[in-house]
Amino acid sequence: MTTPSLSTRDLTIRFGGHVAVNQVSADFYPGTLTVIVGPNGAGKTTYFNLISGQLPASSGSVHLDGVDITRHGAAKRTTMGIGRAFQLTNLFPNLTVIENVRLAVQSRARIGMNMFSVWFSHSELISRAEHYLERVALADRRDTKVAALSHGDKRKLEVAILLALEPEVMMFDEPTAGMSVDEVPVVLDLIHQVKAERSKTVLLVEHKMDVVRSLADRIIVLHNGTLVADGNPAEVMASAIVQEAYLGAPEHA
Ligand SMILES: Nc1ncnc2c1ncn2[C@@H]1O[C@H](COP(=O)(O)OP(=O)(O)OP(=O)(O)O)[C@@H](O)[C@H]1O
Repeated sequence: MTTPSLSTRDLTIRFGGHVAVNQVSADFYPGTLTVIVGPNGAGKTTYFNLISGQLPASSGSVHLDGVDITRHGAAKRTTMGIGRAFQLTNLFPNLTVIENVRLAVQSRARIGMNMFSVWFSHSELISRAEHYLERVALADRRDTKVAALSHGDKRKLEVAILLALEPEVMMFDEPTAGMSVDEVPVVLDLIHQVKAERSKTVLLVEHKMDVVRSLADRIIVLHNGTLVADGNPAEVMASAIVQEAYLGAPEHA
């Protein structure tokens, strides 16, 4: 097997006396889409926050391509290749849709810049940004201010920004949450496309079991902050611990 692009080792965070993520160790590989499931409060989002750097670990470590990034902040982790579609917190509401994506393209161009590369012209940046808007079916909202977008369009824009950043590790936190039924397929198709390219390491937190089934190469189950199952979807779905801890519970709508 290839080297993991992302690893966590005994990753732990305590809030007062509560251990929200408890010694979670896992390796994530390029070309694999891992879905993290678990009941409400299991620690899924907190685990994501520890990986992307939104929260500092109490103990344990996070590694990107073998480099220990545990002490790096979120911005540094982004430039190193960890990209996350946040829950609408990384959008600039007073800028237009195209400007939001243009900034991501520009930031990516800067990260990738070395002494042999050249700056993109403004028109090149815009045409790249337009390409990502087309991929998420938002081209017709190009000049709309983000504040005026529907919830579903904002989530699609987040995905366009994530794609534009071209991170090695892509993290999606319930990407279709709050979307209308007709908006969901666009985002799921995109995640399918990213998965089909097989070069990215993709992590997804998801409650909807139909989405989990259609996308997962691997499932990790968290329960009370602890990793209780990790394996291929058929194995994990069939395990007694999952049946008891999670799948027995009513599915989220
Ligand atoms: N900043 C914080 N301060 C105190 N407790 C927190 C904080 N963030 C999360 N927690 C607690 O950590 C636990 C795990 O929360 P987390 O949001 O990661 O769960 P989750 O699995 O993502 O749940 P959900 O599926 O409902 O989103 C919960 O008990 C939560 O209350």
